[in-house]
Amino acid sequence: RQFNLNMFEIGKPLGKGKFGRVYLAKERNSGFVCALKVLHKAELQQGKVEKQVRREIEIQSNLAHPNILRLYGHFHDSKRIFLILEFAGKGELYKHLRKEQKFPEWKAAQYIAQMAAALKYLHKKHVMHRDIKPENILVGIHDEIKISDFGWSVHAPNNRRNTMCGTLDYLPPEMIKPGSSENYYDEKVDLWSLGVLTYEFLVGEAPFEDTPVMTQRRIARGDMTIPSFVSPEARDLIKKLLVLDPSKRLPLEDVERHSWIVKHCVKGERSYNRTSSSLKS
Ligand SMILES: COc1cccc(-c2nc(Nc3cc(C)[nH]n3)cc3ccccc23)c1
Repeated sequence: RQFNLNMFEIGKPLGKGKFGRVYLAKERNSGFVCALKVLHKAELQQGKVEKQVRREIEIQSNLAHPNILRLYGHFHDSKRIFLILEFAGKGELYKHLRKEQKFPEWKAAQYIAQMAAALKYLHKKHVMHRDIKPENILVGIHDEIKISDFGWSVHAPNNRRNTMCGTLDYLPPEMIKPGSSENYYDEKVDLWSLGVLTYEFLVGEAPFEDTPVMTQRRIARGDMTIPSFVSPEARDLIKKLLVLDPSKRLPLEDVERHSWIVKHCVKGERSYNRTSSSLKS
């Protein structure tokens, strides 16, 4: 479908991202509410991120999953690129996390279960996100989370070329230490980040948070401690994801059926039994 700016009624500005502003918008003839992300071509050229934006558009347009923010379409004029994105009513997850300091275990487990489902969908398409962190997650009106910002996602496997920017906290060891020449890495980088995310949801700060130099060293050694207030089941999951050797990280199928996830995500035993008889096979 061809889109253009006067098909939309532009609403309030929702906020400013790194390379653009986001507005609430409504498509005139359907009344469909969405979020319009406006990127300035000049800024993208300065930031040398045009390729990333092209990749974000190409990858995100082909994804359809309840926990991945939809990119419905895009268009551009002489100066700007417009992304027509799904609107997530409760905004940025990291703002909720900072406000609440840390999430109760039941909420963290529900979010991690949704992340695991989204990552499973992505990995089946051989897409790795590579930038899983609270800043790149939005929250829908029913408290469902949506991975957004596919600027760093690529088709796996990949040999890292472009430099990293932003926080190192979520990067796995294989992306940090320039090991042997072929420092190929694959989707398992997202498993490490899922472990970092689980830790940060429950503790309120990232496991290797430190000065940049120290963070790199601590990640490379897997040097982190889990506070005693974290339940044994949650601790078990974090330790099975934050494993230096990518091949030894817990696969997403096993994350979804991990005792900590099942305990908080399957409907309560009683209600579950009550409804299970009525459930048709
Ligand atoms: C920096 O703060 C920013 C930046 C960009 C968007 C928001 C924001 N976004 C959304 N929803 C969105 C955004 C997108 C691309 N889809 N759905 C909702 C909000 C609600 C309250 C405050 C802020 C919000 C914040």
